[in-house]
Amino acid sequence: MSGGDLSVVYGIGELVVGPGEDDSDGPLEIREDAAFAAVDGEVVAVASSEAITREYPPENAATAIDADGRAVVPGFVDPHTHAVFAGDRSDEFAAKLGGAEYREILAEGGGILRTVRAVREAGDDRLVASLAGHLETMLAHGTTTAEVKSGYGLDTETELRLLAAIDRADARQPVDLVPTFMGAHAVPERVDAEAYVDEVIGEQLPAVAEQGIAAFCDVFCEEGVFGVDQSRRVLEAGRERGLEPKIHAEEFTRLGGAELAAELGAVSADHLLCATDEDVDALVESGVVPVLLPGTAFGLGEGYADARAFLEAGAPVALATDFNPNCHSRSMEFVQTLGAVEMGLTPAEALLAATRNAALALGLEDGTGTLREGAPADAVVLEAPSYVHVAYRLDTSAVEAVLKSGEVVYE
Ligand SMILES: N=CN[C@@H](CCC(=O)O)C(=O)O
Ligand SMILES: [Zn+2]
Repeated sequence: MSGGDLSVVYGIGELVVGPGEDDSDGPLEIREDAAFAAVDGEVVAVASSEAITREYPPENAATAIDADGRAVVPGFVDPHTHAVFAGDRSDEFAAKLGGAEYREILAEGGGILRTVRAVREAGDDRLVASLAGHLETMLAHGTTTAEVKSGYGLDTETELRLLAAIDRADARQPVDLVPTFMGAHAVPERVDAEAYVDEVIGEQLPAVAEQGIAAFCDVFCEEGVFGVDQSRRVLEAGRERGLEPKIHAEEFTRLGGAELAAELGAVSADHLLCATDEDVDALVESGVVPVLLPGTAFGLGEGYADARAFLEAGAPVALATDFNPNCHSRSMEFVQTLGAVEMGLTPAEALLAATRNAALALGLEDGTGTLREGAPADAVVLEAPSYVHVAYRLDTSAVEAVLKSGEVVYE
């Protein structure tokens, strides 16, 4: 046994290790009567419970969990959230149920623009506390890594404040955060889209890049928001500054955002409700991860993205919550339920989409989203004998405990 802090989880009835390694596995590699050991937060061995407890005696471990036949899965990765915001838009939810349309609300100065006004009025500490509160709920549903976008600032100062709030929240709680700059989330009322794109490129991006507080650059490519050429300008400028591209594409209309993602080799293209077969092929050929957001479609009463078309074309389909004031879901469990019940994914495909494929949508190449040797020891112990309970449970959470880097951070 090597030195360092040892964690051992043993007596696992069903351990989801990661994606299936050959056709006979199916989407997931699953081991029964299994265990894993981690040293200093990294998985060092996965084997039978008997072999692991012999080599890594639980009594020597800083963290030892007897799963007693329960299932253990990799921690969930939520690759698309707008979790740092202020204010309340529950009245818009009610209005939408009564027939109001998302883009009409935005065009009238509501929606994203309303959240922008609330964020500008909120103090920094309140933004951090609000985000940390949401992360606590996400963790309780098994999320151990989450992307968080800025985009409710729409000016340099407020975009930087949002990214700083993400950074502070990252440091003070266990969920690992991946920050994305999304100055091009909406067009502020003071200026037109073209002039605002100039501002994003000329002022916001240089300031964000200088502070080194974002990994990705995202844009809302949508009719009435940013067109394809404007989106291309933003994403190319982001890349020049070291921020890899992501894109909100084909959500309400098929505008060409998916083709743009393929052209640029974006890390992911997200939403994709209106993507065509040609879009699916283009994304697969260029290795862009499709991130599907069933909570948004569910909340808006829209049709879902065609997950099966992506899977049949060989895409590593990822799922995310899209948590934001328009889609108040922080639960990657709920997203997997929707993926299975509404989008036709098997529970195994949904779990893969919420773990390894979601990590790919964030460019995480360190094994995050698996429990293979060398991966971060981020794991969810379920209060159930099978991973299927994640998608199967329609009422309460199936999460019993969560480990982050080998430590119990929720139970
Ligand atoms: N569609 C654009 N952005 C968010 C919604 C943000 C909001 O309405 O506050 C999304 O991905 O769903
Ligand atoms: Zn979004």
